[in-house]
Amino acid sequence: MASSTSARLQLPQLDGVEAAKRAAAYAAVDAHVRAEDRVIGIGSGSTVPYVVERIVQQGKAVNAGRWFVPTGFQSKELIVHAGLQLGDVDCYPVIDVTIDGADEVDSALNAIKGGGACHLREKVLAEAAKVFVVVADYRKNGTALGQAWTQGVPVEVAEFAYAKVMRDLQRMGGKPVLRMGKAKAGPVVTDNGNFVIDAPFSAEVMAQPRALLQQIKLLTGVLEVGLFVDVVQAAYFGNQDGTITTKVLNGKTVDTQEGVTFDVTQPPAAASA
Ligand SMILES: O=C[C@H](O)[C@H](O)[C@H](O)COP(=O)(O)O
Repeated sequence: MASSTSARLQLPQLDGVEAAKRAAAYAAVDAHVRAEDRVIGIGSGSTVPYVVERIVQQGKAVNAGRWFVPTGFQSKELIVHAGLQLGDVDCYPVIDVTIDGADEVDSALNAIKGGGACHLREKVLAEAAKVFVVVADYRKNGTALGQAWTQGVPVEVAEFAYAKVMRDLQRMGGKPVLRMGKAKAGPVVTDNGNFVIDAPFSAEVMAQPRALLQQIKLLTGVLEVGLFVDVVQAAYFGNQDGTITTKVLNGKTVDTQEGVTFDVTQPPAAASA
């Protein structure tokens, strides 16, 4: 993936999960953010800072002509603090590639997102992108949705509609909970001024994510559902042993490669562009 003859990067030593996140993010950037890409979506979550870090390593020359579109406050700050040019999806409704985090990814590349309440903007940037890639550590790499991520499907709702939507979700068999702030009295308010409901469903219901997505999306008051179905083209997971696992869409099937060696100290190939 990177040239072994280049000078090695001097990187901070990271342990465990953080090292896994960095490896996944670097590998995804190297594979999907090409020197010629001009509009790049930057997602949310704890792995995404390493995505931005790797993009910066591609060099000032290649980044000078690029626009970076954020999925929310966190990624906007990352873009600005990295000295990259901030764009928005209303200026760039077609994005070359978006890289984002995930809460859980199944073996068919369906994902749960929205643990950070950003899934409305994230889905817009995912669908606007020619290529949508997610990055995470090994804990998010699953076979079926709802097994590792048990707090439920994140549902962004208009504030005035939340009680009605909670009742709708209960009638569908869910156990909805209004997401509350951690250092704030009252509910979490999204970057769009809405509330978030977390709705766990049974394994049987979660096994049909497209049907569940369509059912929840039709509830009046729902802005977006954190089920990403048929939108992820590739997923990169950092493992505990320093390797990465990749799941890449190949036609209608998903090619999975485990134990892939990736050296984070090698500079990205696009750095010379
Ligand atoms: O709303 C937040 C996003 O979907 C995040 O990408 C997702 O929650 C993963 O975040 P983290 O890497 O912090 O677990």
